[in-house]
Amino acid sequence: MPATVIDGKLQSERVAERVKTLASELNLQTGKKPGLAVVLVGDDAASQVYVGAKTRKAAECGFHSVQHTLPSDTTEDQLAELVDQLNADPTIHGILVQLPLPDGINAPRIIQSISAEKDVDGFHFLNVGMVGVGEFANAFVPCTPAGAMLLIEQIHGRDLSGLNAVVVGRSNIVGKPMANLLIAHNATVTVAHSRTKDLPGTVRQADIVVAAVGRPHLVKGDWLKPGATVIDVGINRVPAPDKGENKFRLVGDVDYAEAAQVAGAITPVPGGVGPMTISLLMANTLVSAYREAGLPKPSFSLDK
Ligand SMILES: NC(=O)C1=CN([C@@H]2O[C@H](COP(=O)(O)OP(=O)(O)OC[C@H]3O[C@@H](n4cnc5c(N)ncnc54)[C@H](OP(=O)(O)O)[C@@H]3O)[C@@H](O)[C@H]2O)C=CC1
Ligand SMILES: Nc1nc(=O)c2c([nH]1)NC[C@@H]1CN(c3ccc(C(=O)N[C@@H](CCC(=O)O)C(=O)O)cc3)C=[N+]21
Repeated sequence: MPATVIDGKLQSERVAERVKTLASELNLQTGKKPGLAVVLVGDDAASQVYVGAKTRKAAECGFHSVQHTLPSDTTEDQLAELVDQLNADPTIHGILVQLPLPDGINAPRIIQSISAEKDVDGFHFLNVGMVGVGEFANAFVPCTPAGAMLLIEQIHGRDLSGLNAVVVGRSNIVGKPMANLLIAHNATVTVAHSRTKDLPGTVRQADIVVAAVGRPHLVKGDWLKPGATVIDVGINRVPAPDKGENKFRLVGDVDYAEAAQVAGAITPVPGGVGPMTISLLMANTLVSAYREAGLPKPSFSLDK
């Protein structure tokens, strides 16, 4: 039986609807709007698309939404100054500095200079540490793993006791926080990466596979345990000559056509984890605004 397709676009719209409702309640109670500042440095084409999507979604959710677009020759000090200004701006509850930053800018320094209370990406060491020790009450969880968890929840519920999860990729922004969230939900977790000896054999143990590698179609159908849940985080642009000269299409890290014949459930690319990332960014910004207003933290579980 072909796999259930996990509709990330639909689920992301559900999250965004809830954000919108809660933003209007905040506005009624306090007269304030959640404020998101998105900072883009340089003219990377893919980054422009993502940043535009984030700024638009924030406006759709009824947020105060500002985008700062700086030229590629911006200095590190100029960028740090903008971050300081946003840290001090009471109308801003979330700051996102789009990565990658141009060469010559020390990205870790800039990211760590964002106030932890406004770090809606969840990249500040304070948030990373809270997620690492399972202290979620005041942590911003990185948007991509948080969105992936909500999709997993649609299939398995919130308690993953007894299930084996394999995360392929160990980056600080996806793989590692993903592993921490799966552990917090009681899964038995293996993290694989480029130095893993038997990747197909490792993936075959998994009831839940999360692929966050950046290699188009790396994970094959015959690597999967039949019935496994497959979460494809990868976003890869590959040439699509059938669409015309110099045309591209987006594909994931999983060979979707093969995997869909073996998996129990699978996320597509596009339309899977990507849209969830953007909605979870809105959710984090909303939570930040609620916190600043002294209101109880809203939750974002996707009950069916
Ligand atoms: N959907 C979304 O919202 C988002 C999607 N992405 C996408 O997710 C993917 C991963 O992103 P990110 O984590 O930032 O990437 P990184 O490049 O930071 O990390 C990639 C990881 O994959 C591992 N890896 C690379 N090649 C192999 C291989 N052949 N076999 C096994 N492991 C391998 C690397 O191992 P090692 O550590 O040993 O080098 C590394 O741990 C990308 O396609 C990116 O575009 C990213 C962020 C958000
Ligand atoms: N500070 C920072 N925070 C990030 O969260 C961050 C970042 N930098 N740099 C780049 C990555 C990548 N990322 C994506 C978000 C949404 C989609 C997304 O919506 N994808 C759509 C397709 C979009 C398209 O058509 O290109 C989909 O998968 O359906 C993809 C990728 C966030 N990132």
